[in-house]
Amino acid sequence: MPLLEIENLASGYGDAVVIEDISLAIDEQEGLAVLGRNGVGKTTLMLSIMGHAAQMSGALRWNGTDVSGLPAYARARLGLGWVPQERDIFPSLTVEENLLIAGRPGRFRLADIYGLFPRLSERRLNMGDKLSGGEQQMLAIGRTLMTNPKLLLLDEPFEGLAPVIVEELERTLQRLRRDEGFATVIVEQRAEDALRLSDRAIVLDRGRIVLSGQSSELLADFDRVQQWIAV
Ligand SMILES: Nc1ncnc2c1ncn2[C@@H]1O[C@H](COP(=O)(O)OP(=O)(O)OP(=O)(O)O)[C@@H](O)[C@H]1O
Repeated sequence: MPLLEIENLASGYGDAVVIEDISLAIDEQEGLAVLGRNGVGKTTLMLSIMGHAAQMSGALRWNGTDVSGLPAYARARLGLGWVPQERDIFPSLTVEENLLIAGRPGRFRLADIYGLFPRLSERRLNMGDKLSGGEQQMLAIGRTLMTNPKLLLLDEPFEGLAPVIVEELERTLQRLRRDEGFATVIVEQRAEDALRLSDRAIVLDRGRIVLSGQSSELLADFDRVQQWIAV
């Protein structure tokens, strides 16, 4: 049974339908990349999974149980971990307070996050608004890991970051999947990076899946991806 299964999902905001007829499944420990141009509905798909968008039809199952009716906090408690594009760090709390406030029992505790991101340990007494973009992203990921999720959903984690930081984050995300067994969904504009980090990928256009396959195959035939994502 897949960890997360989406069947014929339609969702959006108010009366506006953004996502139309999307079906997909994510297994435990699997990595999925969600690709597509600006505004095609990638973030809306993530928000629908997390319970922050309006679901008009279809089913959303977590370990076989339909969670369509559950509010966002209840989905988070089940093991859905969301790292938003805006990072949503509390500016007037320290790095450590930002991490501790999210903590829930499980494998990942403060020391584990500092082990994963030594830079956060060095900055642990810094206020949330006194961090570089890369440090903010590490904190956003670390804070979500403190909730001990089974599935990690990341919305454009590399946006605006220097290449050396992107490489560091990529290594960490790979470690989380290979060594810690997290399932991950990564929304990225940097399609090649996302394909390298995932097992499978879907490409969205106007709220629908227009291409899907194994990431290695899509990387080998990148022109097919490019035709949907080139601006
Ligand atoms: N809160 C909202 N209320 C109404 N419409 C919204 C809202 N958020 C997004 N939209 C609309 O939904 C559509 C899809 O947006 P979405 O952010 O999901 O796309 P995206 O593929 O993630 O793009 P980006 O790469 O720019 O984040 C767009 O037309 C957008 O204007």
